[in-house]
Parts: sequence; C-alpha cells; structure tokens
Amino acid sequence: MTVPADAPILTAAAMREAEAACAAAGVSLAELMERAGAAVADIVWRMAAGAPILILCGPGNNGGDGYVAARLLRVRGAEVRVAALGEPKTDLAKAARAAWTGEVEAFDERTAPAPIVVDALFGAGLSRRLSDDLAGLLARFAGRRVVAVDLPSGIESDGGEAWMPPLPAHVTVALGALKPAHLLLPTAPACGRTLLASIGIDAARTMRTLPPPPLPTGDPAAHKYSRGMVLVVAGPMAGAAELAAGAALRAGAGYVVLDGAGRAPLSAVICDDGDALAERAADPRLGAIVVGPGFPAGEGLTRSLDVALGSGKPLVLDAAAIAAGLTALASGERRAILTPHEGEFARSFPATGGSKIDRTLAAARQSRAVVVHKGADTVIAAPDGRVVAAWPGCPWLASAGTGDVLAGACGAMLARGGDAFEAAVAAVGWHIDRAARIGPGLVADDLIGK
Ligand SMILES: NC(=O)C1=CN([C@@H]2O[C@H](COP(=O)(O)OP(=O)(O)OC[C@H]3O[C@@H](n4cnc5c(N)ncnc54)[C@H](OP(=O)(O)O)[C@@H]3O)[C@@H](O)[C@H]2O)[C@@H](O)CC1
Ligand SMILES: Nc1ncnc2c1ncn2[C@@H]1O[C@H](COP(=O)(O)OP(=O)(O)O)[C@@H](O)[C@H]1O
Ligand SMILES: [K+]
Repeated sequence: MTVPADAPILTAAAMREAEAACAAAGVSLAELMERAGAAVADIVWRMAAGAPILILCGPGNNGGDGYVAARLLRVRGAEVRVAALGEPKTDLAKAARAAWTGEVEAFDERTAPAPIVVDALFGAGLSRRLSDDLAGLLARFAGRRVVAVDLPSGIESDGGEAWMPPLPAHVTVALGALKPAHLLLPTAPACGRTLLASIGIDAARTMRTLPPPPLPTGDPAAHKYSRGMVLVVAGPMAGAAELAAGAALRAGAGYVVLDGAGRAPLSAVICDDGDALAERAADPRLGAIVVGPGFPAGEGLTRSLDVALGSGKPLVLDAAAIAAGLTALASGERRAILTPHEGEFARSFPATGGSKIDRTLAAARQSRAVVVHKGADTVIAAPDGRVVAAWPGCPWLASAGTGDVLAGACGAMLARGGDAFEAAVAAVGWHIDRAARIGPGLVADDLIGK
C-alpha cells in the first residue's frame, strides 16, 4: 500500500471546479477522458504482460474511461473484453462506447473472469451504497489482479462514508488528483497501490500527501541555541517526557531542557527544582515548550499549562494538555501544534463531523492551532485550510510511547522558527521515516536511539 508523495488531494466538488477550469482553458472533458483512458491503458498493459484483460464499464464517465482504455489496449494488441452494466448515460461515455469497435457483453453472473480485471464501474459519481446483487457480482472476481479506475467501485470519494468496495484493488489509478478516500481509513487499504495520473488537471495544492522526509541540512555556522531550544515539561509519568526530550534532540534541536523528575537522555538538561518553570519558560532563547506526555489531567497539569500558555512561547500540546489548553489557545494568536490520537480528538472536538480530513480541519479552525490527528491515517491540518494526509504511515508505530516521541519531534521542528504547519509536517515525516528504518519489533525507545 503506497501513495505518491507530495501529491494533490481534491474532494469531488474541488475536482468539478478543476475540470471546469480545464474546460475554460481550452482542454475539453473529452480530451481529459482520452488522457485518463490512456493512463489506465498504459498501466494495465504493463501489468498484464500479454495476459487477457476484462474491463467492467459503468454507465457514467468512469465507464467512459474504461471504453477508452479498452480501445487503446486493443490497438496495442492486447486481448481485451468489455462487460458493461447497461448502456452509457453521459455524452462522453456514449462517445467513448461508440469508438470501441469490439463486442460489449452484459455484466452479470455469466461474465467469465480474466487474469486482469479493470474496474471502471463507478468513480467520483457514486451516489449511494452498491446493491447486494452488484456487490455479489464483483466479489466473484476476488483473487484476480484488479486495477481500479479512479476509485475501487463502491467507495465514496470524499471519505465521509465508510462504504467498502466488494472488489478491493491491487492498483488504483487516481485521475487528476488523489481523493480523500485513497488516504483515509477504512477505505485506503482497499485501493492497494495508488498511482496518480495527473492528466493535465491543474490541482490546487492546499491538500496534499506527505512530502518526502526532510533532508538533514547542516548549517556550518549553527550553534546549539540557533538549532532550536526546547523545554519539555514532565508530569508524574516521567518516562513519557524523557521520550519526548530524547526525540526533540534526535529530531535536531540543539538544546533540550527537561523540567521535572527524569533520567535519560543524558544530553538533555534536567531541572527538577519545583517552581522554577516560569523562569525557564521565559528564557528568550527558548523556541518551543512541549506539555502533555505523561501528564494526566489534574491540578499539576493545569498549573504547568498556565505557565506555558502565559509565556507566549510556541507550544506543542499532547494528551490531556490538549483538552485543558483549548480555551486559552482559541482566544489568541500563537504558533501551536496539538497532537491528539482518536480518543483525545473525540474528547476535545466532539462536535466535528464528516471525513477525518473534514474533522481535523474543523478542529484546527476551532483551536486556531495546527492539529496532528494521529493514527494509521494521520491527518495534519492548519487553521488556514492546509492539509497533509500521511497515509500509509508505518505500522510498527502502533506501540506505546511513540506518540510522546512525535510530540518531542514537533517541539524540535517548531523551535527552529517558521511555520507551525510545516513544522508538524516535517515532524510526522521524520517519525514515519525513522520508524520505517527500524522496522518490525520497534519500541518507542528505539526511535530516540542512535
Ligand atoms: N476528474 C476528472 O477530471 C475526470 C474524470 N473522469 C472520470 O469521470 C468519473 C466520474 O464520472 P461521473 O460523474 O459520470 O460518475 P461515475 O463515477 O461514472 O458514476 C455515475 C453513474 O453511476 C450511477 N451510480 C452512482 N452510484 C450508483 C450505485 N450505487 N449503483 C448503481 N449506479 C450508481 C449514476 O447513476 P444515478 O446516481 O444517476 O442513478 C451514474 O449513472 C471519475 O471518477 C473519472 O473516472 C474522466 O473521464 C475525465 C477526467
Ligand atoms: N497502525 C498504525 N500505522 C501507522 N502509524 C500508527 C499506527 N498506529 C499508531 N500510529 C502512530 O503511532 C503514534 C501513537 O501515538 P499515541 O497513540 O499517542 O501513543 P502513546 O500515547 O502511547 O505515545 C502516532 O504517531 C500514530 O500516528
Ligand atoms: K472504478
């Protein structure tokens, strides 16, 4: 399961706007369909390597893409059959159907399979859940190599409905841009490997997939404070703050102070002298304060959080500090990153609805902070509408303490200065990349090791 890095994501409504902009710029929808069909034909040609191909065409433009692909594959000499779910209904699909000179079988229980099945039944125009009959017809092809055109049929493009496709794809060819459903659970795994055929659509980059992890750049004139100074406030569970402090160091901070009882990491400066937090938080060299790892809700957290908020410094709030800090955050302008997992998100932002992207965007606007909504399908959103979706992440991160590491990495990236959203994106990229290098058996401590 992979998706292209740093690729645009569009909702169905944004895709319609992009199509209209193409038309206004002189590229017709017929031309876009020709390009879409050609991109699909190219991928299918290489996957089939001479094996017979069955293309299933639906009544809309998704089916139109299928007819175009069939024609172009036959021109190349491929052995192609087409089975359709009724007659095409759009003008574009009718024209594509008319240009296919081969036979069109009815798609029903008699349709014989082929080693390669191309699913061009429904894409962005799916308006309701597939019927059980149709689901049954499609499920008969499980086990074949399946290429989905735009989306596996049955998936709702915007990711707001958790409708699962009866026939998951090995490869999905996303047309024009990726769609939220390619990147969000539960549908993303059913897309298999998602490839992008940009087909000349000029897609806005407000929403995109995770860019490649940042390359380490050493500033020859750097000193420890210019690389970023981070203060991690420890609570009663000191191990979590130690993980965050270690992560801040490994993610590039030049100086890390751990406020509260703690042991490792040795290179962090540990200050455990009771009430000096306000003084430390006021240090003008300090670039970010991390509060929340290992700090359950209660009086102690409230006191520490008040100091952190009162300092005016950029903040990373994790775990219980998220809900505790929301009101204060929303009432002012500051650079802040919140890192809730699903449970913390639901507690802090109960009124949000829609897809995970919609909900995370609403939370960012409500809190006036960058929100890193964690999970296998992590979504990062900024109050100004920018979104990065980090699917597929690294599954070995599903282990206790890895969220504390992410909070520390966010602190390091934030302390460098610059935009809080880009800092959060860099931290998530660093976290996934580091986890992928370690692989199976990963424990959170490994992420802060050499
Ligand atoms: N973006 C781009 O730039 C380009 C996009 N292109 C392609 O266009 C695709 C979108 O095409 P589209 O809008 O025609 O919709 P599509 O997915 O074919 O389905 C609509 C049809 O399905 C029907 N239907 C719906 N749900 C159903 C259900 N549950 N069960 C049964 N039927 C159902 C619906 O019927 P109705 O709801 O009206 O009853 C209607 O007839 C897009 O995904 C991409 O492949 C390229 O060609 C060019 C460039
Ligand atoms: N299945 C998964 N695939 C990829 N990443 C995951 C998966 N499960 C969890 N993660 C990541 O692991 C981290 C876990 O954070 P969190 O739940 O706060 O753990 P903890 O509180 O124990 O530190 C998050 O960065 C999350 O995105
Ligand atoms: K499809």
